[in-house]
Amino acid sequence: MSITRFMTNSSNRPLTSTSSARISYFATPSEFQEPLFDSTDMSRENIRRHVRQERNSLSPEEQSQLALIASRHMLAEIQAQSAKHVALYVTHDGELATQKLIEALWELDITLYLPRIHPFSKGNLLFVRYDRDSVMVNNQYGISEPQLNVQHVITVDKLDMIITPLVAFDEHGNRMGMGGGYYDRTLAQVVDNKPLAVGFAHDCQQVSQVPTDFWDIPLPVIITPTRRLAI
Ligand SMILES: Nc1nc2c(c(=O)[nH]1)N(C=O)[C@@H](CNc1ccc(C(=O)N[C@@H](CCC(=O)O)C(=O)O)cc1)CN2
Ligand SMILES: Nc1ncnc2c1ncn2[C@@H]1O[C@H](COP(=O)(O)OP(=O)(O)OP(=O)(O)O)[C@@H](O)[C@H]1O
Repeated sequence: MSITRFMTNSSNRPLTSTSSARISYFATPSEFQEPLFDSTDMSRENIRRHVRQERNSLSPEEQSQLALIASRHMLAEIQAQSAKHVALYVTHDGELATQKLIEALWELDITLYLPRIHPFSKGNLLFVRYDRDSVMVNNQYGISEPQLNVQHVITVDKLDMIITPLVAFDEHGNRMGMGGGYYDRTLAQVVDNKPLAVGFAHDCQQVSQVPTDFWDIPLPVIITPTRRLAI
């Protein structure tokens, strides 16, 4: 494995150095975290509960600062991929916040989509265009989603990138979500990284090992406030 480190200066602008990458570090040394807690032998449910508690214990100031740093890295990723149709999520339950990223992407005329729980097909998502004037409604989990308009639905194969929420991840790109299997079913439709699935998460969501099942599809890229992990 080779590593590229992106060190940041005091204004958090990434300064690139060194070689070819599987993991890129964005942080100043003081910001490096112990990346893992040892999840070996923990059940999926215990890992989920533990990580959800961890990310919810960040203060609002920490949340917004980390989201700003991570959004800069995600923006760079979107631009590097020349992605024009991007699905992301509206922050829920202590997830790495996307609001600033959303504003920046609208400014750049990148077309955004949000997941919507499918009205009939259980466990599946629809991706619906999200504009400044979209009419929003809460789903059964209290997450805001655009009102269904069939003309605004995009099929997964037409997306360039899916920024994927997650609860826990490991260094192999394995992810665990909120438990509905919604993104597992979505990622099952990806062919040759089209669309590119990019996880977006706090560093404290990394665990030593996510227990996997046959339906779990690893993420090729995960971006945190301090790292870009490429599998
Ligand atoms: N921001 C965001 N949007 C998303 C997801 C996500 O993980 N994050 N999803 C990713 O799949 C889908 C929604 N999946 C979800 C599944 C469970 C819960 C949840 O809060 N479950 C409660 C129990 C709720 C109940 O039983 O009614 C819980 O676990 O406490 C939330 C979202 C689509 N939208
Ligand atoms: N591709 C798939 N096809 C059919 N069923 C699936 C598929 N992926 C997952 N499931 C079902 O969904 C259930 C929940 O899966 P899991 O606990 O891995 O969800 P999750 O990754 O935590 O949630 P999410 O993907 O919504 O963030 C599993 O019990 C499994 O039966």
